[in-house]
Amino acid sequence: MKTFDELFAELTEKARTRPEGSGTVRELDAGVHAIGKKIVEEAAEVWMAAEYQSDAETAEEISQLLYHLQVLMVAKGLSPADIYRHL
Ligand SMILES: N=c1c2ncn([C@@H]3O[C@H](COP(=O)(O)OP(=O)(O)OP(=O)(O)O)[C@@H](O)[C@H]3O)c2ncn1[C@@H]1O[C@H](COP(=O)(O)O)[C@@H](O)[C@H]1O
Repeated sequence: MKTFDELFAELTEKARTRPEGSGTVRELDAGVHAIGKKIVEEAAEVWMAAEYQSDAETAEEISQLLYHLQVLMVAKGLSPADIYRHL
């Protein structure tokens, strides 16, 4: 289990060190357009889970959406603080 900030630090490190087999590195290399499509897909899965699946499944889909949003943040050079200032 990890927090939003801990995951973000991990993804930032993956982007810096580019370890073999990292899905994050693969997704970053695919670019903002591909990451954006993944976000839209995951957002739809969150919606469908919330309407038709269990709370546990919905929580899992939300975690995946947060992951892909973080990959986009890394791709764009945005930090959590850049987001938090709008909350
Ligand atoms: N939290 C996540 C995470 N959530 C979601 N995903 C990705 O999002 C996909 C989930 O999408 P779906 O369920 O729709 O599965 P899918 O459609 O079969 O996936 P694809 O075929 O589109 O890849 C997974 O296959 C992962 O690729 C994640 N990938 C990685 N992490 C964490 O990110 C960190 C870095 O991971 P790596 O870069 O892979 O080392 C680790 O701590 C991981 O636990």
